[in-house]
Amino acid sequence: MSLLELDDLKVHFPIRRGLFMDRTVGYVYAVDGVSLSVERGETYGLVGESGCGKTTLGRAVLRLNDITSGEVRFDGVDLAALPAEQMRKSRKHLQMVFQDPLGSLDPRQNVEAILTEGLAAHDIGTSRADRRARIIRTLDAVGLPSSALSRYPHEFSGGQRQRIGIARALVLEPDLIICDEPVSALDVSIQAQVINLLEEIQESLGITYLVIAHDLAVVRHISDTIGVMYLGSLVEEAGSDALYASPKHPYTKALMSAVPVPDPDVEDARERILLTGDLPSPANPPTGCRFHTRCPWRQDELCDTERPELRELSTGHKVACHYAEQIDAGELHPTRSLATAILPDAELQTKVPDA
Ligand SMILES: Nc1ncnc2c1ncn2[C@@H]1O[C@H](COP(=O)(O)OP(=O)(O)OP(=O)(O)O)[C@@H](O)[C@H]1O
Repeated sequence: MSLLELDDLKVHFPIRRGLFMDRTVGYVYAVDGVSLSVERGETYGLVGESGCGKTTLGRAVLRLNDITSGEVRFDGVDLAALPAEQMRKSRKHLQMVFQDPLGSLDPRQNVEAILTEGLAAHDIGTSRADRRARIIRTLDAVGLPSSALSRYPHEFSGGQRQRIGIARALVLEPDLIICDEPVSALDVSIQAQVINLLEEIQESLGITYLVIAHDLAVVRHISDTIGVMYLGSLVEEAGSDALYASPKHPYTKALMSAVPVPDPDVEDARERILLTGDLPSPANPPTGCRFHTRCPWRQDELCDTERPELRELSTGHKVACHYAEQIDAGELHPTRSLATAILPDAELQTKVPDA
């Protein structure tokens, strides 16, 4: 049994209007039918442009967002159906590391107080000394000295603060840690250190990760499996190596073509896929294949009207595209040009239109 299984998970945020915000005029389809499994001791990397629903999915697993429908099975138990008190207890096993370590750590608490909070909430540790011993062991695991105990978040560098954020999750000895953009607020030189630390922790403690990032380079080395999200759904899922060696979905191909290659000859020669148009709003997603409005291989009515299923093309490699086989075999020619140009800003924000 997988540690975490999402089954047709949907999170739709109502768009409210009116004097008392009492009229629902539509929905933001932030997560719109995602099914995936995260295996014990492995890392699942979830990538996609900003606004595609990655954070909402991660928060829904922890029930920090209301779930509209679907199941979130953790160790076989459907968290979506748990009463609030049992869900609170379950959080000991599922922890989250946030993007902005400074914003997510209380500046008035020293490190010992920050790490004690979770232990106290879950009644872990027999005495203050026992809790302190656990905290010191955890700090050691993330590469911080015990002298950090009495210091405050602002006294640390960005990378060290993220280590504190990781320690805060780790001290509860969770089974799963959801890392939401764990390194995107850090200097590039520090990013690799934090990614390596996450890997070391996984090797020594067998923790399972769901790593959320907009940057393919971040998830590549750490992930066993990668899921690519576009407008609230998965468009492709494969083992990390298979996805990089042979992306099948036009959106994944475009994302990949925007990642720079270190070899200048290869970099100059390769084709970039320009996606025209902005990311559509998740409040008003396109009909049919959600990617058809930007897809260079869009064909006909089928793309415009029928939403493709995420289907297995080869073992473990799933794609949601009606024409994946033909595109892969080079039998279909792009209906829009594949320009030698970079993708539009990968940080594109989606805007909810005024209803
Ligand atoms: N509480 C909310 N109420 C209404 N809409 C929301 C809410 N939270 C998120 N959204 C919308 O849901 C969509 C998905 O947002 P989400 O933050 O999950 O995307 P993301 O891929 O994680 O992007 P980012 O990397 O910028 O966080 C966006 O259009 C966002 O505006």
